[in-house]
Amino acid sequence: MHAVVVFETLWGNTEQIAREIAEGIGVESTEVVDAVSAPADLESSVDLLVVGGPTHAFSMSSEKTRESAKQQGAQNIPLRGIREWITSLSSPRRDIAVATFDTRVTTPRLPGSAAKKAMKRLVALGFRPAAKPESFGVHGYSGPVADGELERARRWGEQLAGNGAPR
Ligand SMILES: Cc1cc2nc3c(=O)[nH]c(=O)nc-3n(C[C@H](O)[C@H](O)[C@H](O)COP(=O)(O)O)c2cc1C
Repeated sequence: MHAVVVFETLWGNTEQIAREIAEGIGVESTEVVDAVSAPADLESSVDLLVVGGPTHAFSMSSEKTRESAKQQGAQNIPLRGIREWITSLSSPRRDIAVATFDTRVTTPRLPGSAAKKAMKRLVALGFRPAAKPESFGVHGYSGPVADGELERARRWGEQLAGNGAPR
């Protein structure tokens, strides 16, 4: 199995989760790439696409919410996020499974999920959902990742690869 994990991050939390998911899937066969440099055409050998980003304003980030993050101290403001990358992405020419995840604040628990929005768009493009969109908790806007979430991300990756214990 050849997997690609495409992530967006401003404070680094979503990248940490993305790298754990890749460990769970199996690093030898998994590329981890940020949404700025991810290609619009996936290599023909890719069987599983995983896409994740921070939830901003109940959805995927936008230029406006990233600007707001900058004002709140985020140092790494990507030129584009997963929303813009998905817009640039070509429809798959064969069966490719997709899974999406996001990071969200643990308290207060807000409605809305970047992962759900991303999944909707990816399915509309023709990708086949491999799992329900998943969320991972962070403390506050800047993190850190909440206790146990890195381990849960790794297990989720194992499940995606089909080699983990069932839930
Ligand atoms: C402008 C802005 C809006 C946000 N809106 C939400 C939200 O609607 N729901 C939520 O749970 N977290 C929200 N957050 C918190 C982010 O989800 C959090 O900063 C992110 O998970 C951190 O991941 P990162 O380090 O990869 O950027 C928001 C953060 C920013 C900067």
